[in-house]
Amino acid sequence: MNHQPNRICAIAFDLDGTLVDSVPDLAVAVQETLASLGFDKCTEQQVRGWVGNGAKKLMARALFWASGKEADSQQLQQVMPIFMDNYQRYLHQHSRLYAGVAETIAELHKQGYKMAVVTNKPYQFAVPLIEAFELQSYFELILGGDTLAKMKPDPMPLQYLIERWGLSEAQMLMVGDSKNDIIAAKSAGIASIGLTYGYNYGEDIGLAEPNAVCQQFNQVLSWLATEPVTL
Ligand SMILES: O=C(O)COP(=O)(O)O
Repeated sequence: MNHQPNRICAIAFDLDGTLVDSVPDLAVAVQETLASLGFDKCTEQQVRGWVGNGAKKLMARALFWASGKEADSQQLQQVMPIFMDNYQRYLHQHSRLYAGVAETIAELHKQGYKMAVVTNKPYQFAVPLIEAFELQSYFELILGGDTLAKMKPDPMPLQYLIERWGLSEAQMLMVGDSKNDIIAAKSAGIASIGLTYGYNYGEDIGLAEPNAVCQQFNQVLSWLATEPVTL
């Protein structure tokens, strides 16, 4: 690929809700964790609305729903190892790639884009999940929610990529389903595409004002093909 200073040549992809529908397994892990603590089980639909800010926040939201109280850090410290164990067991039993993801990632790789996954999921789960779908060879880097000091919506993971790859902001694109992805992209000064089929807390991703809203993953290809040049 010809790396022009004002053309996108690198893409950061969100994982949960963008590449993989991971909620079915996250939901079972949350349900089993709540049950083991003597709480009622939540629904998969509820978990869909709680995903987005990492594993700890997910369990904090589940505990708040179950107990009616904010979990303190001591309670979370006790609960997180149980959740992590449960999720480790289910990680990719019911999770699936969204339509068009495998083909589109392969095509973007063929076209020469540098690609990374920037997720708020703990790194220890992100890597085996990506490997389970045989996508690891396409990504030069996988940044988990615990890889750097801050996670999305902070721009830190995107700024890290820009610096590590020696790019300008105009050369990088973020593709995600959540306002956390779009806010991180805007704060890093890069373009973003918002996907409508993921988990954005039940909100319309268009409200976060990405550069483009796509209903299907493969539309990323056509957006890039007609991408406006930023000067
Ligand atoms: O695990 C989460 O909370 C969200 O992960 P994501 O950043 O890949 O959407």
